[in-house]
Amino acid sequence: MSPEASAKGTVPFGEYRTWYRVTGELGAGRPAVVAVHGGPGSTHDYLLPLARLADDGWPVVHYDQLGNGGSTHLPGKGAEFWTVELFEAELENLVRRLGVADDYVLFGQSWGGPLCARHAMTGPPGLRGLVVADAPASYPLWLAEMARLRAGLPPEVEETLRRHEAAGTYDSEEYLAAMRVFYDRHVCRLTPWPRDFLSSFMEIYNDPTVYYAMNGPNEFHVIGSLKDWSIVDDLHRISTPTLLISGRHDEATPAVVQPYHDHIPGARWEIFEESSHLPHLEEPERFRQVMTDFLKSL
Ligand SMILES: N=C(O)[C@@H]1CCCN1
Repeated sequence: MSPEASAKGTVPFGEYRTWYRVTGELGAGRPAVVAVHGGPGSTHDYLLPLARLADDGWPVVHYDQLGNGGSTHLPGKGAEFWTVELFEAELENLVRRLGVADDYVLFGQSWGGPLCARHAMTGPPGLRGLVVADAPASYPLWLAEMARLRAGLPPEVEETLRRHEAAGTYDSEEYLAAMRVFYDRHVCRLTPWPRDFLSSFMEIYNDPTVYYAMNGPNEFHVIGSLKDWSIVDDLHRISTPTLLISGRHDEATPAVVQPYHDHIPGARWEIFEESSHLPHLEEPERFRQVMTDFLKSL
């Protein structure tokens, strides 16, 4: 069980609200670890185990990005509204309004990784460290790797995926069953799926506005507005101490993560041999050790 929150609430973000929770005590001498979830259009729930870092002395902030969870939902907004810049502005607003902008660490998982990397590129003086976990730096490269991983699926599964993607029948039971084969290999190898992951997984489809607009119907059929997006050419601008995390069986394959290691000076990389996309859930004790070692090094 994750530790109880010490505070929950929302901060204004323009005319909208961003929901957050704090575990531990902000401003007590150690930088706040700000957990930035993926999707986009997911929620904080699957990252809740990071709250255990508060037991080790680092306060942790979780939040739901605009469009889902406890933050303002905007189902009527189109793809042109859901931009990378919007979520960059939301993150900057959150750290400022919570009073942690002068002393924080970012933990970005999946889409949260390039979002945090873009934030770090601006050189915020209070950013002490950056963790990029299970994250793409280039969506074209992500899609190339998705094609390779899909080619490794049983032929009948791949054929089912292709048939329903051609028809656009993403909500068919047959497609969802075939999708699950990929997810059980490359998203979460735990059986049953942990409650925290199930919470975020269901929230994505309870309000798919952001996920569908920017990503697409699932992790491997990325047809949303991010499909051509890449930050590889700008990674060299990051001077923040950086830790990369990924799973050996991760949909964020070593090839997907490699540009971060190639272009961020001094970036360290930990690969979790028994994990896929969720090392913090799949190998929690090793994850906690790797994270606390990194935080202590800052
Ligand atoms: N869940 C996520 O954030 C991933 C990142 C690339 C495709 N979806």
